[in-house]
Amino acid sequence: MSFRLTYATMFNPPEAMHERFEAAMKTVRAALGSRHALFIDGADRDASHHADRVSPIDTDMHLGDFALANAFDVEAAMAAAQAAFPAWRATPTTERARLVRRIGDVMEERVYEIAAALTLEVGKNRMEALGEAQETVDFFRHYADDFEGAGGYDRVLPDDPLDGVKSHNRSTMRPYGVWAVIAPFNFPLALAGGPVAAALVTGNTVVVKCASDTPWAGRLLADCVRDAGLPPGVFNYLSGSGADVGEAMVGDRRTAGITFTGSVPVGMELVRKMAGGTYPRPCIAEMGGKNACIVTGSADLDRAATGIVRSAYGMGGQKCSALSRLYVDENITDVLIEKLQQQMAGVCIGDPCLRENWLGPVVNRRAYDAYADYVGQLRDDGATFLSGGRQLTDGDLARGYYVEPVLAEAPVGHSLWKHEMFLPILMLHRVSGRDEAMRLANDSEMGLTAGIYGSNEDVAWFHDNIEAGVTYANRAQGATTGAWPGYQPFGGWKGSGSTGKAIASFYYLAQYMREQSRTVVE
Ligand SMILES: NC(=O)c1ccc[n+]([C@@H]2O[C@H](COP(=O)([O-])OP(=O)(O)OC[C@H]3O[C@@H](n4cnc5c(N)ncnc54)[C@H](O)[C@@H]3O)[C@@H](O)[C@H]2O)c1
Ligand SMILES: N[C@@H](CCC=O)C(=O)O
Repeated sequence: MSFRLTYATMFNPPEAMHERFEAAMKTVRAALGSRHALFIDGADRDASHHADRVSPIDTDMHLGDFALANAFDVEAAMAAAQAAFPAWRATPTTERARLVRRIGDVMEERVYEIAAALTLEVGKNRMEALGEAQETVDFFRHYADDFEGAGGYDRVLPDDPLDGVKSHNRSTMRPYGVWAVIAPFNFPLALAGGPVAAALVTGNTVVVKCASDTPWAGRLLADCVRDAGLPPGVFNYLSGSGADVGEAMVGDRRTAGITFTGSVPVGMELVRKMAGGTYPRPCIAEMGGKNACIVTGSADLDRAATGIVRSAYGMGGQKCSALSRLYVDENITDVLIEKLQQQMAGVCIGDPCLRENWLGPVVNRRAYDAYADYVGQLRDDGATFLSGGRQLTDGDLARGYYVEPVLAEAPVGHSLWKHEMFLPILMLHRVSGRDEAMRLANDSEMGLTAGIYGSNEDVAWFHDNIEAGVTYANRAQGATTGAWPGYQPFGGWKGSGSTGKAIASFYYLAQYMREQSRTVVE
């Protein structure tokens, strides 16, 4: 069976993937330091200001100078997207799907180089980076297939039951117009590329903005779109801060809809803004997580320990799906802790460009400082540190943002049980039984992912009761992480998502269109 990369399979890739990644890393590093423009109306556009970006792996590593959009650039992008909309909407479904697939094909040709850039820009390890690049390719293909598979969402309905009059009916889904995509730093390619693919294939034109920490990923996406040959204005790329560029995009009257992926406070603000105004505009907000895992007395503890370590600490806990709350049956807690400590002792932390390092740095100085702050709060408030807690500053690590993964047994009333830290900090609590575990797991304003290790009966009970959009049972590949398009639809409940429809689900694309009922009498 040939190898297919997903977040579930990435732990044991073929040797050739390592070799190709290493070759690509050399090429990418040799070109560091370039200047990167915005991409508007089919052309590069330089900006009046640039951000000099460095890598979180080593802050002496200059990645490049990235254009920062200003109000004129936002205006130009919006105008281009608006002008391109009528022709793009009128482009036949098969042609739009072909071009969207073509973006995926171009990206796949560059997967290794893009992954190398993601490693340098975000600090994720090579398999996480390759996974993200390939996942983005899959989004383009998945949504093109989905849209065509649904017949372009155009359906004939029965004629009206009239004698002597032919009255034909149909339902058709129409794109909204200019769709804004606002992406987070942690999956800067996939969570820009996925919504872009969905918006484009359904006939919207796009203005996309990546997070301030990750403009490179956005520019690499723009390069793929440009080289796939989309008409000018159909896709436009901006970079800059949320306050400057993001707010201008949301506030622009031409923005017909938004896909935002990021934190709960920002997402909730955008949901409110989009619902305000003279009429409501659609806002797909994919927001944060405070994801729990329950381990019952019947769990396979080796499998649990593997899945917990992968999900709590993979990518430094900087996944919306990361595990941050662990509720363990008190009868097996000590054994599980021992197994977790053994696994954590084997985690290699360091430069994620190197194959042996599984855990790279956190994304920036703010996250690095927040780590020390959270560790201090936990210590001050009586948590027991079972592992980790230090910022790492030995040798080369001093030039990056490296921290130890934390496992802390914390008092159940501690405020951090309810706060998304977005760092490799896992809080543990011993429970007297699974009902207490479920009560605590659901005691959250967020409901993105959740996991369980236990018997078949425990799993059925878990599915009946857990308030989360993405669930995993008895999974060594990740207790709460690792969804892949086409395998696991991905979306949150409660404060984790505004729509109740998951990314890459059967119901996703319909959100990018509005229904028009058409009755035509002969
Ligand atoms: N549910 C999901 O699928 C999912 C996936 C990945 C990340 N996330 C969440 O994203 C967060 C981490 O990413 P982040 O730190 O980049 O999030 P963030 O909310 O700080 O920023 C996300 C994006 O919004 C922009 N932004 C910020 N303020 C804005 C404003 N006022 N108006 C318009 N745009 C604005 C930012 O520039 C960035 O591009 C975590 O909370 C994580 O859980 C969720
Ligand atoms: N798709 C990723 C999470 C993306 C959010 O950060 C996962 O399922 O682990």
